[in-house]
Order: sequence, then C-alpha cells, then structure tokens
Amino acid sequence: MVTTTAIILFTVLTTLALTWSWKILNWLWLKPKKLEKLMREQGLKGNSYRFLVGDIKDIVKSRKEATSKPMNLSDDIVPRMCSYFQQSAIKHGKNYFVWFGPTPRVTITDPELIKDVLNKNNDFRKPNTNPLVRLLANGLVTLEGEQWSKHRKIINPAFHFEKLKIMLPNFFKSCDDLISKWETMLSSDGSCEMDVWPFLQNLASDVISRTAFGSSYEEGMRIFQLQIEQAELTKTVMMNVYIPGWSFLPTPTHRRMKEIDRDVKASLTNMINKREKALKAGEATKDDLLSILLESNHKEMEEHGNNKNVGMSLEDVIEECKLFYFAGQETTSVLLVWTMVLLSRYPDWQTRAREEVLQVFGKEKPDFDGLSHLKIVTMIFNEVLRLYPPILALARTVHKDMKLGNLTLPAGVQVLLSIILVHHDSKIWGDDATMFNPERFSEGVLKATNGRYSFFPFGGGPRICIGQNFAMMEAKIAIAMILQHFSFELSPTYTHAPSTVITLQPQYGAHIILRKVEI
Ligand code: HEM
Repeated sequence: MVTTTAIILFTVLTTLALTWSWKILNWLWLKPKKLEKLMREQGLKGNSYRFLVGDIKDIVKSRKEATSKPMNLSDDIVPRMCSYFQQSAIKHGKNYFVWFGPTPRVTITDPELIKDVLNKNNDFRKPNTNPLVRLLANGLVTLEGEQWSKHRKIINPAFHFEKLKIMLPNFFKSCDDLISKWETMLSSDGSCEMDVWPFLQNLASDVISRTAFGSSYEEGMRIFQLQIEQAELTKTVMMNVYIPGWSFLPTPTHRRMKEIDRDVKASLTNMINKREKALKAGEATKDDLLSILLESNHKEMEEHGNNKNVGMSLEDVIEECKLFYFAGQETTSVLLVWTMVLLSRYPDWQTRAREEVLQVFGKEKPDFDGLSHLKIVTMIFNEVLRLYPPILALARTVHKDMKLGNLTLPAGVQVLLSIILVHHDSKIWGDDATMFNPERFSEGVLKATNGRYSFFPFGGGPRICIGQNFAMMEAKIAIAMILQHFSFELSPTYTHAPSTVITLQPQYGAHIILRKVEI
C-alpha cells in the first residue's frame, strides 16, 4: 500500500516537474527561437536571441549613457530618448525587432500600419504587464475585451463636454491658486526665478483631485506622493526581464511597492466611505467621476443576485480611482512644463500666444466658449505634443498570426508603435522636423499630417485617451491664466535633460524667470 502511494506520488511529481521544465524551456528558448526564425523569414532583422535577457541589458546601458549628462538646448531629442532604437534602425534597416527579454518587439513607424494596429484593438491587445507594474496603474488602461468595453462605457460620460463645462470653476480655482502662489513669490522688481516643474505637477494633481474626486490637492497629497514614489520604483521594475512569480520574492523594492499600494488603497477607501456618507445625506455632487463610479457600484450590488454584471465592484472602483489619480496628473503636467520651456525659448510665440489670450479674454477669467477660439495656443500645444509627446511609445501583443501590411506577424510577438520616432521623422514632417514650428499646425492637424496617421500623442482607435479633452481644457486654462499674469524666460540655471520616468519629464526640473506683466 505504502509502495503504491509512493509510486503515485513519484509519478505525479515527476509529471509536474517535466511539464514545468517543458514550459520553462519553451518560454525561454524554444518559442523565442521559433519566433526569430518566422520573423527572419519575413525579412525582419534584429540581433540573435540571447537567453532570458535578449537586448534588455544593451537597451538599459544605452539609455543610461544617453541620459547620464544633459543635452544641448535643442529639440532633437530622439538620439537621447531612443538611442538603442535609432542604432538598431541604422544596423538592421527600417524593419527590425528588438528583444525585450524572451519577447521580440517589432518597431512599427509606418503611419498606415499604426492606424491599423490601433483600430484593431481586439486583435492587437495590451501586453500582459508585470503585476508589480499594475500596482501603479490598472483598471481601464490595462483591461481587455468585455471588461474593458463595460468600464469604458461607464466612465465615458464623466468626460463629456457638458460634464467638462460643469468642472470649469474647479479648473479656475486650481489655476488661480497657482497664480496667487507665484505672485507672492515675486521680489520687489516683479520677477522671480523658480523651478516651475513641481508647481505644475501640483496644479495637475489639484485639478484631478477637485474635478474627479471632489477633494483638493492637500487632501489627495498623500496619494500623489505615494504614486510618485511608485512610478520611480515601477521604472526600475520595468527595466528588468519579467519572470512569472518573481513579484512574490520579498525584495526591498517589491515589499515597498506592495506597501505603497496598501496605503493608496486605504486612503482611497477612506475617501470613498466619506463620499458614500455625503451621498446618503444628499450633500455630494453626482457629476464627478467618483460619483459615476460609485453609482455603477450601487447598480452592481443591486443586480448581483440576478448575476447581471452590470456595474463595477468596489475593487474595480478603487483601481479606477488609482488610475485616474495617476493618469490625470502625470501627463498634463508634462504638456504644461514643456510648453513653458519652449515658450521661454521662443519669445515671439509667447508674445503671439499672449496677444491671442488677451484678445479673447482680456483680463477676465477664461470662459468655456472662448477656449475654442484659442487658435495660436492650440497650434503651440500640438507642436509641443509632437516634439515632446508625454508617452513615447505604445506596445501591443499579437495573439494570433496577423497580417500587417506586407508582414505576417506570428502570435507571440509584440509591436512597438513609437510615437516619438514618427513625430520626429523628417520624411513625414520635412527638414525642420526637429524644430519648434507651430505654424505647421496653422490649418489644423489634418492638413499638417496630409491626412496620415502621423500625429497621435493621445493614441488612437477605440482606446484613444479618454481624458484628451479634459487635458486640453486644463492646459488651455492654465497657460491662458499664466500668460495673462506673467512673461517668462529660461533661467541661466536651466539644464536641458528630457528623461522618462513613465512619461517624458525634465530630469533637472524647469528653472524659469517669471516677470509680472501689466495688462
Ligand atoms: C496631455 C495629456 C495626456 C496624454 C498625452 C495622454 C496620452 C494617452 C495615450 C497615448 C493613451 C493610449 C494608451 C494606449 O493606447 O496604450 C492614453 C490612454 C488613457 N488616458 Fe490619457 N493622456 C493624457 C491625459 C489624460 C488625462 C488627463 C486622463 C484622465 C483624467 C487620462 C486617462 C487615460 C485613460 C484612462 C486611458 C486608457 C483608455 C483606454 O484604454 O480605454 N489621460 N492616454
């Protein structure tokens, strides 16, 4: 009897060990080699697969070298931000792949193919991210299939124009606070030198806190600070090959990331509980994002018995709140900071923008209708988003063999849609592709791109950024109010060093001299 049990146990354990060994061998060697062969048959070129790490070590080294020192004051930032990809294109030609560990990524820079990938969101899906990366941003941005459609449908109304209009007073309040803070910092000659970057980060945090969650920056501060630390840790994790199960190892980084996540969730739960109480007492708005999410949660609770799966669970609501705290802050602040840097360097454009703002609003607060008359400001923002896209690239996984242009991509490869490479491509934008020239957008995006899909700072297709109009409205109000009150130029201490944490940020801040303008 004992012998039979031992034999069964031995057989089960051996089968398990063999199955796992096979899976690991397949994942780390057989599959990458098979994909490599299939890609080479397509005429795609790249380095030979190197066990486990692929090209990651070289990518990290090249990125470290490029960002170890500041660059000259130019907008030709591709050599700094994408040095490895630029070298790969020189070495292998236009159609190349790069190994992110055992997964090959094919870089796509043809606008028509990019459009195709983004429109076929069910075929080209978001890559399975490391669970540690999801601690920073999960929810809508990572969901797929029906879950994604359901969440997108529930959240969409929070960003409709009528809702944005209702949010306007909150945008003003946040921008007004910023202007007042800067005014108190002016010296007797009406000028002040400062790093505007942390102020713009705080502004974007304050705006999303007030508009989406009904609280102010001060209240949401703990969440933002934790999320900023989480973003730094996430960057380290993203630069390593992801090994399934690795996240369970109790390394100091992993432990801290999980601790931050628990803290953020506790703060959000507290905020949700407060809102629930206020809603019950009839004291809270029903128009902001948090209320829309909670209403959906109430529906889910009511319908749960009927198994309708109509709304979001409380877990879902918490994940979405976490995402919006991150997405609402990290991106718009980046757009604003590069706009201030570029307008400092190009005073003629600063003057033109100010003249337009004064012509549309005078000394008054910007109003909703006037925002759509800011033509010069819109041209400037488009040019800033072209040269300094807050998100440099988008990745998608190929789930089944897919045709893409002349290529047949085998299941298991990923495609990398490089926003920055397309935005800086001189074949698309002309010889002045790396120069700041908002004039190119004077007749709109369609004319500037000749109808091609070569300008996509907000992504595209069904998964286009849900906060696009929110971000543009916030940026327009902020820059209009800044221009009404101050003129600005770069400080001699400004150091030009674009770098990525998750988004494209100024590594050493943005030191600027502000001067009060009398209008
Ligand atoms: C200048 C500002 C912004 C830029 C450049 C930007 C850029 C992007 C891009 C490129 C994507 C597509 C990602 C992909 O396809 O993989 C995206 C998605 C998203 N963005 Fe933004 N974003 C900005 C502001 C915002 C704001 C203010 C919010 C929220 C308040 C927001 C929330 C989101 C969400 C939730 C998604 C995921 C949408 C989905 O998958 O259905 N973004 N954003």
